[in-house]
Amino acid sequence: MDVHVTTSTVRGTTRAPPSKSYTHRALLAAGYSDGATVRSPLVSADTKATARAVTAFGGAVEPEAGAETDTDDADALVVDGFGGRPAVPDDVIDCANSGTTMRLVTAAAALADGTTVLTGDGSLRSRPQGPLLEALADLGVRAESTRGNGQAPLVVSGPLAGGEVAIPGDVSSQYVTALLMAGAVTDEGVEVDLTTPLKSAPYVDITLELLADFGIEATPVDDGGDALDGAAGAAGFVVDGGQSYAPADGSYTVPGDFSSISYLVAAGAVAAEPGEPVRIEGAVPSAQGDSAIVEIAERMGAEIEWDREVGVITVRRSELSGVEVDVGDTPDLLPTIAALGAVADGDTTITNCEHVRYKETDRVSAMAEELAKMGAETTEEPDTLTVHGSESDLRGATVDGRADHRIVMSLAVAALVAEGTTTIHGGEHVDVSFPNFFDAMADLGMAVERDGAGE
Ligand SMILES: O=C(O)C1=C[C@@H](OP(=O)(O)O)[C@@H](O)[C@H](O)C1
Ligand SMILES: C=C(OP(=O)(O)O)C(=O)O
Repeated sequence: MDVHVTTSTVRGTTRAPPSKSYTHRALLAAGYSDGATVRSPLVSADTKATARAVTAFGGAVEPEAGAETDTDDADALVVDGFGGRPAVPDDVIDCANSGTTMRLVTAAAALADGTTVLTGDGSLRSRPQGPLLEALADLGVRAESTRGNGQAPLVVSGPLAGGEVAIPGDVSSQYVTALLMAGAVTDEGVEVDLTTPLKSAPYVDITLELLADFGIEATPVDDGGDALDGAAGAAGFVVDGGQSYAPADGSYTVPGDFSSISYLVAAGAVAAEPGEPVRIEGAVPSAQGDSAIVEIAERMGAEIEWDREVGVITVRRSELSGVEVDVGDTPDLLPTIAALGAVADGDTTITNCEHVRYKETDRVSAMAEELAKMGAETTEEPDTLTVHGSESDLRGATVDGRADHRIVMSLAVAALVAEGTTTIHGGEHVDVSFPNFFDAMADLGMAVERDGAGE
């Protein structure tokens, strides 16, 4: 679907969608339990893939009785769990476009007493799974890539008993999340030793927070084996086996998504109607590293307030200046920051971003090349992206969203201030994390037209 965005201003109140990361984990944790209700879930293409996997393992995911009957718009999902022992699936598990699903479900599949096959779309079949496969193989499980290239399709045959394993921390934190979530229901528990420092560490903090809410204890440790408060700087992680997943009152409520909030913040910072704010509800603090978007926008000069008690962010438009941002902890913010940098004065330098190349697409190249089509000057190095805001004169162009939700949404933000109309290919991919993104933006005032049946 092509989306056409014409220069426009935004104002008014909108609500953040629920967190994709928490929803994935909550659905799978509920699957590991004897059953639990997940309230305010994100219902999107990616989280539906995790729900499918829970079902394939012998669980069930249904909208709460009396609530919406359509899982596309559920207030709560009732998960019937498989009680820590996934059944061998009847069919291949299709993880679609979702890296989180593939990594978390690969480790879950290792618990089953039999063989599971996992696949995904073309993007997911090109992303790295090798370190997780090797870790599971080291733990005694058959875990292979059918093409022998460390990429899906994957074949996993359990059962996994647990043990100690080494894994790199700089490819994907999702490997650690996967091993901890599965490790809690093994017989022996799992100890994960990092061979390289952990990137995307806040995502492991999200995991630890959610595990605690489901009654599971997992601990980050330093190189002496002493417990740490969080995942940052950890040398490894320990989770005892034989634990049972069970949230305190039988249910778990998903907080708002700060990666999604980043587009709303950026839209307000570059295109709010003079004197008028954009208000974002549902911005309650959690372990999400991507809440750093508030501090980053502020550093760039945005007029922004975050009432953490009420969970509301208010942002007004102001002149922005380039800044340097290390995205080691916050890879998903790179496209948003690049779009902000294209509007700001001076250089915006995004460092520590090599791992952002392993996402739905190589997002470093994608933003460098697509913003350039809109008139931005960009310099791409292996681990750094610089957007030369002062040299950039944004104008409408035809750009490719690279079948990547975050590229589409970030280009749409830049299009708000580009002169004329920007056509973005692949607008439908927002359904991965923020299905009503263009409706929400249109409500705020974005001039947007969508091609294609039913859109
Ligand atoms: O665990 C998660 O929910 C995620 C972890 C991050 O991936 P990496 O750990 O692969 O960097 C992030 O980019 C992804 O969008 C979601
Ligand atoms: C990289 C992302 O997700 P995943 O790894 O689950 O595909 C994302 O949402 O930006």
